[in-house]
Amino acid sequence: MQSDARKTALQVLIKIQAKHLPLDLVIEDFQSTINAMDPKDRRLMNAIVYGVLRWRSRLDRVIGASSRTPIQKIEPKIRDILRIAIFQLIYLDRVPESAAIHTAVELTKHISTTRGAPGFVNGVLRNAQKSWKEVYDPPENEPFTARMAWKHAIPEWMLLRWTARFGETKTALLSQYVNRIPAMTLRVNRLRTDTESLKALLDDKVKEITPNPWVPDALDFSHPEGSIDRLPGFKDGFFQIQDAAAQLATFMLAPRPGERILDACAGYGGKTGHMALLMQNKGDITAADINGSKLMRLSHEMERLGVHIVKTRTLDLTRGDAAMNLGRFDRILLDAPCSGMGVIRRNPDIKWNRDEKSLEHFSRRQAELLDTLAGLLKPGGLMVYAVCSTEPEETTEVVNAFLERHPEMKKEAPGTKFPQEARALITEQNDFMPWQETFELDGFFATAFRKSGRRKVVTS
Ligand SMILES: C[S@@+](CC[C@H](N)C(=O)[O-])C[C@H]1O[C@@H](n2cnc3c(N)ncnc32)[C@H](O)[C@@H]1O
Repeated sequence: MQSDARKTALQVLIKIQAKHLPLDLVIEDFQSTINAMDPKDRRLMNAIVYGVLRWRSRLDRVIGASSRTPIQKIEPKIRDILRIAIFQLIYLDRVPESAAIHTAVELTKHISTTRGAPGFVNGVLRNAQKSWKEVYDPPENEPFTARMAWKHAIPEWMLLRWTARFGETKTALLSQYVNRIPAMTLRVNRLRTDTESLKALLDDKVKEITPNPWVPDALDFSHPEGSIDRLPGFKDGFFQIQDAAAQLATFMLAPRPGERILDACAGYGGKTGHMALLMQNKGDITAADINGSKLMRLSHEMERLGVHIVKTRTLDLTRGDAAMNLGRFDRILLDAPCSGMGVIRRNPDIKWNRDEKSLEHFSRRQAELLDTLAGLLKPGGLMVYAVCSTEPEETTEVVNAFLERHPEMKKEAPGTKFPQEARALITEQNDFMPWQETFELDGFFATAFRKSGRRKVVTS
């Protein structure tokens, strides 16, 4: 009998590769199976999926050295079985090597009709068991980019970009950071509770719960006991999970009680909940997204949080004609679709799902969205553009081209609501770019534009 953990991990990995889908969407498809697992199996499944995606090119190097069949010629499902087993051999001390190999062979019997496949898997894994150490680390004299690519399992094209921007020393540090399992950050829902009470409630259910150093009313923690939605206070809407960098984008918008706000590209509502909190649940938020099922989840999320000022609209915001029906807004947050190259530590699949062409695709879409939204902002209104990427095509270049096309928009420094602790993360150009200062936060970019006109919104 196969362990559910390995079987589900394999199904998730197969689906990511075969359908080119992002990890978070695929995990959602398997949510009911995952919820039914016992906590130990769930932890093992997570460790395998994230671990294989984090270290994929390194694991493939071991497969290449242990198999006579070139890796590209190995059936994709079998390649994933080999990756899962080698990941366990190298990283999971508590899994006996024999168990890792045995379960891989059993999984192969289960999913492959190719004759000889179980024997092939067994042979490759026996070789890998003996000799993985010979190929796992790069030689000292390997040139910088190739050495980082090998050691940290990062595509060379990404490393070349980072080296051009940050230099070799910082790129070496960043390469380590993107493979670290990040602590989680929660934002306290002050509509429902306060930071001290929530900390006391969670103290013995998570590890290392401490105030986040960059934003108020946020707590960092690790190792939750079970899944997040089973933590005390979750069902009562006492908190939302959100990295501090994402919280800072909403602080940049600084929505005020009573205003009319558009959360363009609202997704599941991570930032919508924060906006409502800053508005003390007074005013009017329109949460728009092209994906109606995300907005359904957003509505449930707002109910959980006790937020009642949000209405949702499913629409394609690159289509200016359709968007005009939304009316005009005091403030707009565009949390745009992007490469996600700043959040690889949470979504390691991004290492393998992107190329430089995808950056061009995203930057075109970002420009279209900005153009539509500029027309929906009231004169004197404020718009924040945010992406979880630091690549110039999606950040400074999009912004500079937008400013050229829209002389009515001017960049503006964050107002007084922006936390003091995080001011060091604002550049001279008034952009929020944490990676210029620290790799402890997600790689984010956010900037604010004020629209010219007499009906200036009161500055915060
Ligand atoms: C970065 S995610 C938003 C995350 C969300 N703001 C949060 O904090 O949880 C970008 C979102 O843009 C949406 N999107 C992509 N293209 C769009 C379009 N043309 N019009 C409207 N929404 C779009 C995607 O469905 C996705 O939910």
